[in-house]
Amino acid sequence: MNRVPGRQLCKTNTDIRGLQTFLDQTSRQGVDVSLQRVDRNISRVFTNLFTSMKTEELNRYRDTLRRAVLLLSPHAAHTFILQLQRAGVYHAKTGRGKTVDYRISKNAWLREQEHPVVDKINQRIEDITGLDMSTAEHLQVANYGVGGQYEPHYDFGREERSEQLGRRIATWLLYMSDVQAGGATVFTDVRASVKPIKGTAVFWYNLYASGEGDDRTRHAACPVLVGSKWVSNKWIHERGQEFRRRCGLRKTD
Ligand SMILES: O=C(O)CCC(=O)C(=O)O
Ligand SMILES: [Fe+2]
Repeated sequence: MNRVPGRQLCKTNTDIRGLQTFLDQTSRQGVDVSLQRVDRNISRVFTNLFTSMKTEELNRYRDTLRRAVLLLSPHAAHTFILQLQRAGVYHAKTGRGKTVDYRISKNAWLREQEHPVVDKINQRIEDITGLDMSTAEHLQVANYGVGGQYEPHYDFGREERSEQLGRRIATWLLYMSDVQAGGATVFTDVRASVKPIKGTAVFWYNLYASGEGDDRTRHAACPVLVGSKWVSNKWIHERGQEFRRRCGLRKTD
């Protein structure tokens, strides 16, 4: 494994052109935009963003990674994010975790009961993804300082360790801050780089509909060069999604 995640990709800063404009537009519209409209807008953004990409590349990208636009108006997002950060910092102080050198960040897990905001975000994720949150992991808040990074990995986890809830079918990654330089999430196989924009999120399926792990979801967090990066993750599990995401017949369905 590389010591520096997706070295080449970390240097690129391309894939989010136009997104800020889209965010500005939706905020002007009052942001509680209907999902349908968000979807339509996202499609437009995708089309504009990736005119330079080959069609097959674009389809791969669309399948595995959907940039979803959150949630709240920038103002509400700001308040929400501050509350979440505070809660995260508080819990990080008491949290006892194992230190590993492939991931350099501070993190904390927040339960729904900890704060109404956590409950609200879970509900929003459910509304947007259509997936059942009752089997998902608690919300994880992570903070990377300068040099903080996460080496390339898959989120789906090992099959034999999946126990009753199944593996992590999907990931919701919410950017709770902008980052002055560095800190992009890079998808090394799809060759996509997502720059953190406060109040936006990426969502992708880690598993094919067959339940097989999708290797195209390999990703990493590039080192933060200037600033501080806050994210929160919601890992959604297989159980509970049986009627929400039907399984496929082929391995790669
Ligand atoms: O912080 C990021 O950009 C990615 C984090 C991540 O991949 C993870 O926590 O599993
Ligand atoms: Fe990850």
